[in-house]
Amino acid sequence: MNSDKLGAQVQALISYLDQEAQPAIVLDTEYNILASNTAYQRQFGTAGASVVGHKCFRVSHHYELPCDLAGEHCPMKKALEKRGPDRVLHIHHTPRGPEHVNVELRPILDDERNVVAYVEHLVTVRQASARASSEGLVGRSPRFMAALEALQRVAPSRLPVLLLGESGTGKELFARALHEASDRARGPFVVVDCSGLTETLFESELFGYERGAFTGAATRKHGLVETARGGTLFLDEIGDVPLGMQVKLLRLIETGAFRRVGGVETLHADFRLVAATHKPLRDMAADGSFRQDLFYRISAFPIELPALRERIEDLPILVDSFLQRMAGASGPLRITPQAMAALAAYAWPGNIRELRNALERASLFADDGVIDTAQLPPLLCGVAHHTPLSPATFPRRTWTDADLATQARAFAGTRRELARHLGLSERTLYRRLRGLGIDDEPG
Ligand SMILES: Nc1ncnc2c1ncn2[C@@H]1O[C@H](COP(=O)(O)OP(=O)(O)OP(=O)(O)O)[C@@H](O)[C@H]1O
Repeated sequence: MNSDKLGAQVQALISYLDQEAQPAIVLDTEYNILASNTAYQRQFGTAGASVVGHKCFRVSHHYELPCDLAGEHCPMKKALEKRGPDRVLHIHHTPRGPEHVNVELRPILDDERNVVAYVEHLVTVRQASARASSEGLVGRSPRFMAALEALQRVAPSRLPVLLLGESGTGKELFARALHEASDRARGPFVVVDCSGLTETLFESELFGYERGAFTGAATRKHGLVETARGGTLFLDEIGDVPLGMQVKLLRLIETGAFRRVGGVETLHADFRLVAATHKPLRDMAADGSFRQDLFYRISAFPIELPALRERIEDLPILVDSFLQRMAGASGPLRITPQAMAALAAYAWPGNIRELRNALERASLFADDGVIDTAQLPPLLCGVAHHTPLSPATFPRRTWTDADLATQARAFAGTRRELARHLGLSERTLYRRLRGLGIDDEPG
């Protein structure tokens, strides 16, 4: 196509794209930016510096080479091969610093199906930050990005999502992010902790009850399924749902129908299901300790959340984020390179929760505003001088039942402090202690 004709077409295209609220650029087949719309200039532009005439990989990534040659997925290459749109989650440089951006590239074809140009739409992902942040999900490692990309893909649909990951990997935070990225974001986000509940309690929590349904049911109570109307129901630790209750849960998910305990009226639920577990649910379905039909119903879209040791590249921005979040009047604490190296060499069985707790503890000892190795928990420094354990050899459950029982008996503080000390969530600690027959708060 001659360049005048292409120029006129690009101009027509850009006047059309200018009316869109979404940032967009037009590219030629050599990665040159031919034009950008007003939304792009407002969100990604720098005053007085036009991106037109620059290479896209230079502007968005500060690379000297196209993304695929720099080891990243290049949507241009894929769109050219497919002669169709391609989508990818990238980290782009923006005037605000690095950001997660959903990039969708559409090729423009001529009469002979040759690609003559591309239109790229960019949407900043608001549910996670690629730099240290005072709130929410933080991460930029490939494993984290894979989970975030899956979240972005599935969020707009109604499909149930199953979050898989060890304790403290951020399953609840991810579930919340999924809710916020969905069209139900204005509705409620309701968390149901499925661990440690008897079948009867589970049923009345979930479905509610009618007045007089059982002794003590003085008034009608709405269940969490009703509370979640128009929003998202997050079933945490779904692997712990009692077998007898699983069939009722399946019926609820399949038909949307349920009854309050003691009620005759069939009610209709309206929620998006997100479930999470640290347990090997597939194996449990195979050995009969979890219903297979329920497993298949909830596992249509599994997302694996990596353990912290599998995304250790994220450690610096996680540490900075937590130091920001803990900052007092004199600003955030600093951390020495030695302390950071010790954190990087540790295997983090309690994952991000354990990291946050270790930093909170260290902050109490950092009198001069600096965290060094001396301020880190002794357990962590002891391990830090050895070779870090590889993910393959690291046991999934670090605190054995026997260890946990000993710790619970020996520990002088509250259960909350014990949970922090062990790098477990309070819920997980209570559930495991209950399983061991240790219920009482130490007196
Ligand atoms: N990517 C992340 N960025 C920042 N903070 C995170 C991230 N992931 C988890 N956290 C923090 O780590 C802690 C544990 O997260 P969360 O409770 O979501 O984990 P979980 O997998 O649901 O744990 P459990 O299975 O024990 O309930 C929380 O304080 C959460 O804010």
